[in-house]
Amino acid sequence: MTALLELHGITKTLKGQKAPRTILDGTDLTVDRGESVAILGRSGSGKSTLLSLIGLFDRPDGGQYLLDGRDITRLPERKAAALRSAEFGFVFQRFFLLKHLTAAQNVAMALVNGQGWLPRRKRRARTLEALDRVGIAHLAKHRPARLSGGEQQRVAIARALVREPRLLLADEPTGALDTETGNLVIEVMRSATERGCGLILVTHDWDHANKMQRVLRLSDGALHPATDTRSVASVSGPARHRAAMGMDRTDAERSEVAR
Ligand SMILES: Nc1ncnc2c1ncn2[C@@H]1O[C@H](COP(=O)(O)OP(=O)(O)OP(=O)(O)O)[C@@H](O)[C@H]1O
Repeated sequence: MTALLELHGITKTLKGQKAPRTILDGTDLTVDRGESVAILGRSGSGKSTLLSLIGLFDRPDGGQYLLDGRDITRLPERKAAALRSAEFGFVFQRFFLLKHLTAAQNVAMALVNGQGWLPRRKRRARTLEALDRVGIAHLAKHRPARLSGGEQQRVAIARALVREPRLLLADEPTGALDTETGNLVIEVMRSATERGCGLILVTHDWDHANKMQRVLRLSDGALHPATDTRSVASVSGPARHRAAMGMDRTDAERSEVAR
């Protein structure tokens, strides 16, 4: 079966302050339907650049990008915009909610923009379903100012999921949240994969990365299987349990699944 997403030998050079800098240098990545992948990497390694190429906000200089087997490497902007709104959901560190709209109205905006016409009743039903899926249907009428950071991020996730995207792209979605709220947000995104949505999570947090099916590290412009090198004592939650049970994946095991 064709993979949901395939990147082959992606290259990207950005203008540096002094000289051009190659950020991506032959990056390969395959993501299947319903698969979750974490991408770690030091600050400036190019994680956001990679996500913006995957989300079609930018184009690679070289390599090939296939979505569901279709070559979209050089898609013109108008077609890219249509594909972006139909197939991708985006979640960022900042929530980007419109403060004068309620939670439900913020989510419904995603159905108004570029979705084609939907009768109001259907729009409302899908909005409430999306809010329900992230556990905050009861807050539908609240404006962002009355919501906690975690609740606002869940509204943003509901907005990203309401169109049933094939791929959810999350760039440091827990960066502004405390640990417990961050865990909840990761769990909400992970559960979207149970409905077949692929998930790419850019994070600095190993605990969150460990909740994904595969963990990769971006370094020197390419993705490599990553191993949690923290000691068992310093690891918390499910990762600690896995490590304690000797269940942590080794580099060799990860290589096998990293493709
Ligand atoms: N539009 C741009 N023009 C030139 N250089 C850029 C541009 N955007 C990013 N860069 C540079 O490219 C490199 C990669 O940036 P990017 O934001 O992708 O890294 P990152 O891994 O996401 O970092 P962080 O973890 O700090 O968010 C950085 O050195 C950054 O300064």
